[in-house]
Order: sequence, then C-alpha cells, then structure tokens
Amino acid sequence: MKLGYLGPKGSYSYEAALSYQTHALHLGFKTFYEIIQSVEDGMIDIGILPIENSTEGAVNSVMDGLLRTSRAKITGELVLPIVHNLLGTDKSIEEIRYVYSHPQAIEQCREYFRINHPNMMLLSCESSATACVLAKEKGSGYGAISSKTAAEIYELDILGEAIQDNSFNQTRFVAISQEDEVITNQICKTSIAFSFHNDSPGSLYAVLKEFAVESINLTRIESRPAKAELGKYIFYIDLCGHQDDPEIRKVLSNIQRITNFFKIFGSYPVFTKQARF
Ligand SMILES: O=C(O)C(=O)C[C@]1(C(=O)O)C=C[C@@H](O)C=C1
Repeated sequence: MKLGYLGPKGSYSYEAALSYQTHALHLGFKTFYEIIQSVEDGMIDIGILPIENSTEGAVNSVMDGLLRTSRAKITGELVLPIVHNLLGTDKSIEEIRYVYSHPQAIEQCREYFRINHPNMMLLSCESSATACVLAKEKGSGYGAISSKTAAEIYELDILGEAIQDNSFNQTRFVAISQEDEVITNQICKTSIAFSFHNDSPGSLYAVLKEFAVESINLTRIESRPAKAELGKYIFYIDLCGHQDDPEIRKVLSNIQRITNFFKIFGSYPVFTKQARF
C-alpha cells in the first residue's frame, strides 16, 4: 500500500499520513497537485491532503485540485490538532531574522509574530518540514514554524512553543483513493461541489432547500472562484449521510437537475476520535 503526503518527513501531513494508515509505504511529495495526480494515475493508492483549518479556513490549492479529479474520490477524513513551534539553531529567539514555513502555517501564527516579533520576515516554502531543512542549512538567523516531531527529526531547538494564534488550532485532512473504503455501520459524510449557469435570485436557496426539506444536516459550505469572470463561483458542501441513502440519493439528483456543474467527491466515514491538545 503506497500512501502519499506533502513531504518531507516531519510535516503535519506526514503525521496525518502515519496516523491514517500506520502500515504503508509513506511517500513524501513536493506539492498537493503531485499527490492528486499520482492517485489519478494509479502511482499511489492513497493521498493525504489538508483541506481546511480551524484558524485559516480552506486550503485553496487542495479545493481547486480536487475539482479536476476524475478517478480519485474522497474515501476518508482525519482531524489533527496543529501545534506550531518556532525552531532554529540559535540559542536565543532574538537572533532569528527570517522564518520559513508553509503559507497555511504562517497564517496560523500571524498574530504571534505581529505582536511578539514584528521585525521577523516570514517566508513561504513548500511545507513546514522543508522549512526545517532550510533553517538547518542556513543556520544562525533562520527559523522554521514546525512541529516538535520535526524539531527532533531535523535536530533543531525549540525557541518558541505553541505559537499558533488559536490554541484549538485543528486541520482536517482527507484521504483520496481510486478504491472505495469498506464502510460498515459507520456514520458517513458526503462531499459535493456545484455551480450555476446564471446568477439568478434563489439559485443557492433552491439547493439549500432540498437539504432542509429532507432534514439533512450540512457540516461545511464554501465557495471558490470558478476561475472565469468575477461573480462566478463553485460551491462546496459537506453533508451528513451516504450518497447511497435513498433520501440523499433523491436530493442529490434534484440538485444535479438545477445546477450547471455537479460533482460528488465521495462518501466516507466521519472522523470521530477526540483531538489531543
Ligand atoms: O506544511 C506542512 O507541514 C503541511 O503538512 C501543510 C499544512 C497545510 O497546508 O494546512 C498542514 C497542516 C497545517 O494546517 C499547516 C500546514
């Protein structure tokens, strides 16, 4: 079983990949796009992708990437507490001038730096683990926003602990695969996306009404630009239940009729384990 994650080893995605499937060949990729493409091409069995964070919101490149899939489906989800630390090779935090991390991680610590270290330059790189590699290579004056696991792997000192702006910071990851998971008596969720041909009054209401009438609970609603002219959007909804449940099947087919584009990403078991902070 080959499982792809945003690498290298020590990223938050790596921790998510390990906790999703311990016994697998875990392979680190440079971008979310490469992970999605490798699942589409059958090069790996499962891809682990961060999709939303409780502080920063949607991971846009993953949302956009999932839209382009034809074979890969969402087959699972996982929620991890995300605790960021400021790591480096210096003895004192005052020595740090440049701090690397993944853009999502930087945004999750924005207030910490604004208040405590306004002069530090925050620099984006591929992942929080790549940030550790860079901070290690460059040495004095350079830091990384990353996890304690990564501090151990890359032998960096912890100069600031739990620096994320929200102490309950959590990221939801999804597993994508071409193969369906075996679902037995588990509470499920279904993820869909849709858009409308024309911007007309009540379009979104008509979709939401379908769920309300059947008392189907929604757990997430997002919109992303359709990458056309301003005002054109793709809507993403996560709903409680499996696409094969008769009432959900009926609602989804009604929605398909009133939308111009409609896609089901998959039905998968709801993550239930309690997050550890
Ligand atoms: O940079 C990493 O370590 C990642 O795995 C990426 C990522 C993300 O894109 O959301 C994963 C979890 C955290 O929310 C911050 C960064």
